[in-house]
Amino acid sequence: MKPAKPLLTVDGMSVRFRMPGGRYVAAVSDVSLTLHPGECLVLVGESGCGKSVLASALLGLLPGNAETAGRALLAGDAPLDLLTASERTLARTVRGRRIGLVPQSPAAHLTPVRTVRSHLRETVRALTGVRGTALDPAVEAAAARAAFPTDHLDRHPHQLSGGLAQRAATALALVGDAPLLLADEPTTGLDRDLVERTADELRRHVDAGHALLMITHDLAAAARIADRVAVMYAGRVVETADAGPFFGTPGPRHPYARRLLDALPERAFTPIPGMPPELGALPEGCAFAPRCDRAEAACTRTVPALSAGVACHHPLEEVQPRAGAA
Ligand SMILES: Nc1ncnc2c1ncn2[C@@H]1O[C@H](COP(=O)(O)OP(=O)(O)OP(=O)(O)O)[C@@H](O)[C@H]1O
Repeated sequence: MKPAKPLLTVDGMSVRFRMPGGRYVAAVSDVSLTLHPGECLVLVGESGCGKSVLASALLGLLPGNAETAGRALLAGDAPLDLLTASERTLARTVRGRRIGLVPQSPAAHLTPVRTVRSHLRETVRALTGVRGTALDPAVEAAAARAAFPTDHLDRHPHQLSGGLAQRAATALALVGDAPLLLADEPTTGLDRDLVERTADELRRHVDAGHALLMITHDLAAAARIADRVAVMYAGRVVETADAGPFFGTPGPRHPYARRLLDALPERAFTPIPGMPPELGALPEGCAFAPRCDRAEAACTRTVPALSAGVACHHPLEEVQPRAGAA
């Protein structure tokens, strides 16, 4: 049974970038999501659809030319709107403590000249206040939480395999025992076996009560770990669904989400024709309409609202024959 109260409530969040000449790039448009403790929500979508911008907004790490609207409420003893909180509050009380970041390319996230032990000592000291003789046992306990082997603690990042670098980064993300974990493409560049192990390890932290927002374009990893899925297209969430029916039967209801699954090699392996639109020059109406074989006149006029989990004027209601299937 999931707790009634969400840990994170994103409500009508938009992020746009001011560009030279007064132009705007609408990277995230009117996104609403909820995430509960002990739940994994996976945000999927093609490259450039706004997933990482959404994550940066939640962490207060947007560049200076970004403008935000809406709210992103983080529940807890001191409820907070992440979009309006000061940099001081975010740095002192949120990043690492209330939101742990499992980064993209962990090897690049770690400082090359420092050992894993040195990274962990600094983070444990900063986030837990543990010092002196208690520090080494605390570092080893932190490593163990992410299944990082203690006999590798004195290695530098370049001496680690991709999987161990990922575990080191996860160990760092878990030090502050943050109730919300944010994993941005944690499986990028890993081979399939390692993708599965990383997904399974992250899942263990969810089962231990953390809320996990995972951002990925890897649908196989998403299917392995997600409780719920949110599909983004051109900055908008176009479908939210429970993972079981989404990846199984009846399948996605938004034509884009359906085609995204059909593009997988283990499914119909049929690529989606065309390209996503430029976020600085979005078409009127549904941004997927130019690529959609179900589009009609209304689709090119009005942006469909997210209603009953799908933002489409003509959602799929029934199990449809897969594109490309005989
Ligand atoms: N500082 C910025 N100024 C202007 N546009 C930006 C800025 N940062 C990101 N964007 C634009 O926002 C859009 C969304 O980018 P984002 O990185 O969130 O996509 P993504 O879905 O995470 O893709 P990927 O999987 O490739 O990381 C892109 O079109 C990008 O060009």
